[in-house]
Amino acid sequence: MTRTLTIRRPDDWHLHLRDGAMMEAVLPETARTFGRAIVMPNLVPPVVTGAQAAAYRDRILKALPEGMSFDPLMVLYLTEDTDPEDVARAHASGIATSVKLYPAGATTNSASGVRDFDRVRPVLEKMAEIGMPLCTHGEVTDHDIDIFDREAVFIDRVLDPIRRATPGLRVVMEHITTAQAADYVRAHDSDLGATITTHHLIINRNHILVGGIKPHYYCLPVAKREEHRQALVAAATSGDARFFLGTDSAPHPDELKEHACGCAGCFTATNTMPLLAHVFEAADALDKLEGFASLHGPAFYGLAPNDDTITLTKSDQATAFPAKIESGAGPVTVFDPGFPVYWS
Ligand SMILES: NC(=O)N[C@@H](CC(=O)O)C(=O)O
Ligand SMILES: [Zn+2]
Ligand SMILES: [Zn+2]
Repeated sequence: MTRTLTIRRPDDWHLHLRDGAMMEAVLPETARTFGRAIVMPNLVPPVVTGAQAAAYRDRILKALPEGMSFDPLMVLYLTEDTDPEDVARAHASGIATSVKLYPAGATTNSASGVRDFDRVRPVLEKMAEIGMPLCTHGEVTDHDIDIFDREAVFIDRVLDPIRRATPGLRVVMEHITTAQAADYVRAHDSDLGATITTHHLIINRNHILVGGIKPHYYCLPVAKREEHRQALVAAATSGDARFFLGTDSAPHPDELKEHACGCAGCFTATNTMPLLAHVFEAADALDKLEGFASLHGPAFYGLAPNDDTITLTKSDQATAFPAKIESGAGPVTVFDPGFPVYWS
């Protein structure tokens, strides 16, 4: 028996498109399904200024295959030298939707990120004034903090003080992985939102470590205990508009994932919506999928939902997703949930 679910076309509020040959390979995987995406700026060198964001946006649109519609929403990478006036101009002209805070050293290509949070205070104040959201990679980088605690400690030591010191600053806690993060969002007002990835709704830390190390399940923030995965599923399927989809689809060539010092990132652009349909159905919450994937994100960013729709279909046959996609930079493994999925 087939069943179908038609929803507004979704958007991806946290995506890595990279650049050059890799971008050409992964862009269609997203644009096929998603109307818009918040495009993360952690290129080498990073996308810091409004002019760099405009140039990157042009490269994305040039790489978009004929006949596909997709609107990349650009993000500026916050450095200690970022000029508040450049940020304000890029926002006013529509070229930049948000600013991204990476604590220096927290994740892939974050070396130019922030060490001394006082130095970015003028930028944050300007953003609060103009209503421009701050997207955060919420992990501290202190060597003495256990990697599984880095998100919770970031909330206490960095995020909460920043929010208290900057009234009106709108913040998206990106790719949350803990019950503490979901609780922090719930305890505050609509100035705070959070993205949740597809893979963090599916894997816990056992998937990475039991029965041999699985590099394609390694991402940052690293997946936590099962109780945290369950807290994320509860948040995503709750209908609470402060939680929305950001896949954090983060392609790396297999050669650099299957490596003595493997890169962090799961590539989920290809199969995200079928996997989410599976997760939401298992939680008896298919009726909440449209809100999570297509409505809550635009509402947070003050945009209208997409006009068009997508239709998900469930059949009796497990869907055969490609194991890898080819890129000019080498093959990239598509996230494997580890169970059969009947949605496509
Ligand atoms: N999530 C990841 O594990 N990796 C991302 C960076 C990020 O979002 O932290 C990447 O750019 O590869
Ligand atoms: Zn991140
Ligand atoms: Zn990311």
